[in-house]
Amino acid sequence: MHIKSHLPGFLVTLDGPSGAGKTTCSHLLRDLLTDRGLPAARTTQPSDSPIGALARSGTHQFHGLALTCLVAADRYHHIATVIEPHLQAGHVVVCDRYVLTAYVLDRIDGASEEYITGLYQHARPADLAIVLMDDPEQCMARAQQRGLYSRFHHEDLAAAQREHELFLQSAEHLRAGGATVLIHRVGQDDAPAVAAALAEHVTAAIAARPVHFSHPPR
Ligand SMILES: Nc1ncnc2c1ncn2[C@@H]1O[C@H](COP(=O)(O)OP(=O)(O)O)[C@@H](O)[C@H]1O
Ligand SMILES: Cc1cn([C@H]2C[C@H](O)[C@@H](COP(=O)(O)OP(=O)(O)O)O2)c(=O)[nH]c1=O
Repeated sequence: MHIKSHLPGFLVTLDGPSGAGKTTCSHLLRDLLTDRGLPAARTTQPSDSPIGALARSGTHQFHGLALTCLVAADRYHHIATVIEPHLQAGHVVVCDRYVLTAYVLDRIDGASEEYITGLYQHARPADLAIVLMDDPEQCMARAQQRGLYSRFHHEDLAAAQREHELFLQSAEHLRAGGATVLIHRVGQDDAPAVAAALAEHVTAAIAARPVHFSHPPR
């Protein structure tokens, strides 16, 4: 009987407040993983599908459960058409925002935690969920410098602080449910230093995962 060592793909997600550096660091992280010989792909939610484009540009037009469900439709489509195929091919997928963000933004928009948990009960959990955090003031300043285009991008500190607290709460909530969640604080590090630290965490988590064996059909 043949027993084939099967290395499944690995899903790393990056969530956190706007301006924390997710987009910048997710590109750098993908490059660092590739340099280490790991086939890695970087992607984002909302995705670049027509549903994702509608959600990303439509936060002023769509509110409450309409936006929550639009983002969920994009997320399930993206999982099925982008994330799963990469994982099946054995790639490391670095996803800029994932389900953890839903626990923050959808709650700000009125959905309950139970509703969000039900909505995503069929979404593949991340193998490593990273939450990138920095002081709310710092995140707000960087997001403002880059440009504000979403209803969830803040110009007032109280809203940024609320978002910050919700990310920490959501990280604890997912962790309590059994997810592997890492909170990484940016501090004084520049983006390449943050990405290098994240690459260490990701490679360690990949090395520590159990190896699965698949039995081909007889
Ligand atoms: N560690 C960092 N130190 C300083 N500036 C950063 C850092 N990470 C990202 N930036 C800058 O902050 C801005 C927002 O970063 P971005 O990656 O778009 O954040 P996010 O995707 O979390 O909203 C960009 O102009 C980016 O160049
Ligand atoms: C991932 C996600 C995004 N969105 C909306 C709000 C985000 O500000 C918008 C665009 O996301 P994104 O471009 O990642 O913004 P940011 O610069 O804040 O990281 O999409 C949701 O409403 N729910 C979600 O779960």
